Amino acid sequence: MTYPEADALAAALARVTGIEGRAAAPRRGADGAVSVVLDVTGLDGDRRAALEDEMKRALGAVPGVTAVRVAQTAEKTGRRIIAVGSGKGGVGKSTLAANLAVALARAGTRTGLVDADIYGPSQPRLLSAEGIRPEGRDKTLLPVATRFGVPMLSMGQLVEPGQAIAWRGPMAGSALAQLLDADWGDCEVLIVDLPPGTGDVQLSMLQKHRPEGAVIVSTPQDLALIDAMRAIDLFGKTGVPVIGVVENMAGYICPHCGEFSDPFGIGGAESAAGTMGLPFLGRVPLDPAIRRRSDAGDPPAAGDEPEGEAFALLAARVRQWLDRPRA
Ligand SMILES: Nc1ncnc2c1ncn2[C@@H]1O[C@H](COP(=O)(O)OP(=O)(O)OP(=O)(O)O)[C@@H](O)[C@H]1O
Repeated sequence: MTYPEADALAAALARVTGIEGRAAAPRRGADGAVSVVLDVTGLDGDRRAALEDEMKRALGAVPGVTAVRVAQTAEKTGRRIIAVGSGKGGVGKSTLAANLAVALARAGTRTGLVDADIYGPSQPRLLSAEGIRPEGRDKTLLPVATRFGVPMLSMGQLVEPGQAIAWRGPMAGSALAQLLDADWGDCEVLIVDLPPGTGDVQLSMLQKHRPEGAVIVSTPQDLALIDAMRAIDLFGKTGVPVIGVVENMAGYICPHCGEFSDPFGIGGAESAAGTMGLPFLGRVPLDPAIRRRSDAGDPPAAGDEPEGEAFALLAARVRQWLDRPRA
């Protein structure tokens, strides 16, 4: 039996495209099996798999090699999690989260989206990815690609469509951990669409996954603002900095006559943010085009129409916050 030559293995490995600096010298076992550690930091799932296949083929062709084992390792990249929360449901938190992710990606930040809203996961619909099940590799989920450049995973993809999600705390927590610990490849930022409210799921998410910051969404009316303050309080107690408050459904421009009205009032969230010493990140008008496009899985932030502008501004403010000088 020929024992594989170290030089022949090194030469075979060196011919694999893109391997430079990623593989240590292969180790040879007495039975001719060869094992090698591959550093996959910064590579997406497809590239990792392709590199592993090429290595197996190249090393497997060296005389004396009976088997090739590749162990992938990756540096834990400090992926930056931004939570999008609201004190109550229906204020447009999911719409904001989806469009913020798309606008960030459009402006050049590699961004992924996690739909943690167990009570009403809506991101697959918002990003036109309904019915697509994420695949798994070695117990790790692979996010679903969307046509807006934002990979996504949703609680809604872990259960049959239409099946009510009535998970209790610990189950919801472990499902959420699976989404956050998925193979996010080279994503720098993860936007997490939290369930509305301030219950156990939100609390344990904040404690366990420690988002770097949070965006709070509120409509302008008093009741929504009171709930938003509770959410802000929760972030404060868990030590998650609030990046700022967004006022959604602020003012309505009639698509027929152009007249401006403000069914929920306007400016409430801005003044509440001011009272609490929090930044105000901007205002998104109540615009039928936003609802229509959201329902159709065509996020306004992906286009150049006026209804996308507010999201581009919001993304620029969040990017500014991410780029702030840090101690
Ligand atoms: N600025 C807006 N203009 C018009 N419609 C909007 C706007 N923001 C959100 N909507 C619509 O309001 C509805 C609720 O929005 P969304 O699902 O994003 O709220 P939510 O706060 O995530 O609710 P929940 O947490 O209960 O799922 C959707 O039909 C959405 O299209």
